Amino acid sequence: MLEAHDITVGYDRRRVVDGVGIAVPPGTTVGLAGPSGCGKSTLARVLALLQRPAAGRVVIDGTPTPGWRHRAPRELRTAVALIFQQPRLAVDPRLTLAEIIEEPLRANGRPVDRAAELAEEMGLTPDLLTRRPHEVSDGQLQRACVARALTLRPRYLICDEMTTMLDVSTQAHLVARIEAYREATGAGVLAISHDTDLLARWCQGADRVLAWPPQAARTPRAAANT
Ligand SMILES: Nc1ncnc2c1ncn2[C@@H]1O[C@H](COP(=O)(O)OP(=O)(O)OP(=O)(O)O)[C@@H](O)[C@H]1O
Repeated sequence: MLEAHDITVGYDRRRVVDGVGIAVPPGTTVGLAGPSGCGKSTLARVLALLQRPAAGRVVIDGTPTPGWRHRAPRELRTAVALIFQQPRLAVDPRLTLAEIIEEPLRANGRPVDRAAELAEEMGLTPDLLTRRPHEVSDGQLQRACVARALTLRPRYLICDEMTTMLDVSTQAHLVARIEAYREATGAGVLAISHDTDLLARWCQGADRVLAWPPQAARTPRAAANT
């Protein structure tokens, strides 16, 4: 289970995320819906250990984390992968698509063979893999980012508005790939979007879609603050 308890984050002394909690069980897709600017991406970064909260804690499969990626042991660092809304902001523009997909494998001293297989599963043809981000479409680049996120076989995937900028067929393909990965590996998925219809389809029912602020793991103290 990927859990966040009583997470609080502020920017410039303004509280954006205030004592929220969420739990993503293995093998399940949980949706999280909320309006623009409510704090969804901030919570996503905290869950992926990319941003340290002012208060609260993230627990991965029963192991409390130190909150920051660089302080966490490798096993925890690679347990959660985050797919960002804007692929162009999430990649090094100097790298080819093949190099982007291989990046986590190289960084962790692993063989890069798996990257080609993942690229093919994502529908990326060999000619695309030699191009750089400015030479491909947003959809093609996001496919590469999804392949990159899967290279280290994360136990949890957070998809933060992953398909917002994309056409309906690319959107459906990416969601299908994530779901196939979840079913094959038993990973847990947190799908974040402002599009509640998309989330209801993705999570097989509106009852699996949480509204912001998520309160699943709130303690009485945090709940009393609302
Ligand atoms: N680094 C930062 N410094 C200051 N304010 C920030 C920073 N990051 C986010 N914010 C602010 O915090 C609030 C929440 O931002 P966040 O990106 O988490 O929301 P969101 O729900 O993901 O929005 P969207 O759906 O539009 O992506 C917003 O008001 C945003 O302007």
